[in-house]
Amino acid sequence: MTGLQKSPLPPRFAIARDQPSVDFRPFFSDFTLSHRRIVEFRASNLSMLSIRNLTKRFGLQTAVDQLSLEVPEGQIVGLLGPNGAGKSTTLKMLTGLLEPTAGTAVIAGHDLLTEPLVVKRKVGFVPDSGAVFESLTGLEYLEMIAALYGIDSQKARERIEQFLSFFELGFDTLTDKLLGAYSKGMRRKVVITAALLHNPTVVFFDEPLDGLDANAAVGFKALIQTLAREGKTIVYSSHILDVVERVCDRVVIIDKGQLKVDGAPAELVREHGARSLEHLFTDLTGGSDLEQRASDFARTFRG
Ligand SMILES: Nc1ncnc2c1ncn2[C@@H]1O[C@H](COP(=O)(O)OP(=O)(O)OP(=O)(O)O)[C@@H](O)[C@H]1O
Repeated sequence: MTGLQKSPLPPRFAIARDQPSVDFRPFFSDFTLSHRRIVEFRASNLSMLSIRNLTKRFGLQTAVDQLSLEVPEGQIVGLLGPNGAGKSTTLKMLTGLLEPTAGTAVIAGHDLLTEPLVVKRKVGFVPDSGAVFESLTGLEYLEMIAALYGIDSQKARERIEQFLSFFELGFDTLTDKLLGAYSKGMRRKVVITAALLHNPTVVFFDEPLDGLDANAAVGFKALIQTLAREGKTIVYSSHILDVVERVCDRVVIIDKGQLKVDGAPAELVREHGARSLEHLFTDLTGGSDLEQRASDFARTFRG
């Protein structure tokens, strides 16, 4: 029993991204997601991430409400929603940090509830908090993460150097300070590196661009597109709608824990007769009178 399911995704979710201009494949060439396995997934259109009625309640509040979603291998899905919609709670459940109240998910063929350790090996997570052990250097932190995943120390060092090269950082940036003294963007780069060290099959990003400078952000966007082309499945939660629109094959908007719409960004905008993804988002999530409210609020400052 693999738990793999045929994906019911319609053809409009077929991957149609521009090729990124930077080729990062050499960094991942030794990674173990076998080409044969990717071809098998593609040929059978199997779902790499299958979320089934996932629910989380905190006391009387339902933060995530029977969320169901099928995501095929190699797809980048943008997870959007207003503050408090349940995005982070969803990602925390899918990465084993929070126990669902009900429902489950099958990730790369493994059930989140019955095979939690296998699932943890298959997923990478960049949380929005960017929390790290502040009393370790970047290198100590990355080597600790590599050891937790059982990555051989020489292989771990090679991968760390590949990421340093990708982010155009010198090796001493990982050794000359404790993480508590890193800038926000530097810490983010270490957290992204840590999330990808064990070559996960499915990667969850919660506001990954937060703190990255413009160059690192451009490189990062190209990186996730390359990872998807190499067969990784990516869930990308963000409030930066224009980036989501450009990078993601598909967007899912949730509000109050419930799925509102799901589809390719351009098609959703067209189907709903919206001017842009941003307008669709505000229409769907109750922010359509924002401009009026802003002007009413600003008037309260008049003398
Ligand atoms: N540990 C917790 N205990 C109680 N309530 C929680 C807990 N974690 C999250 N919540 C609540 O669940 C709801 C969803 O929170 P969540 O952090 O998932 O939203 P989000 O969509 O990620 O929001 P944001 O965009 O602001 O980060 C919120 O009302 C939040 O207060």
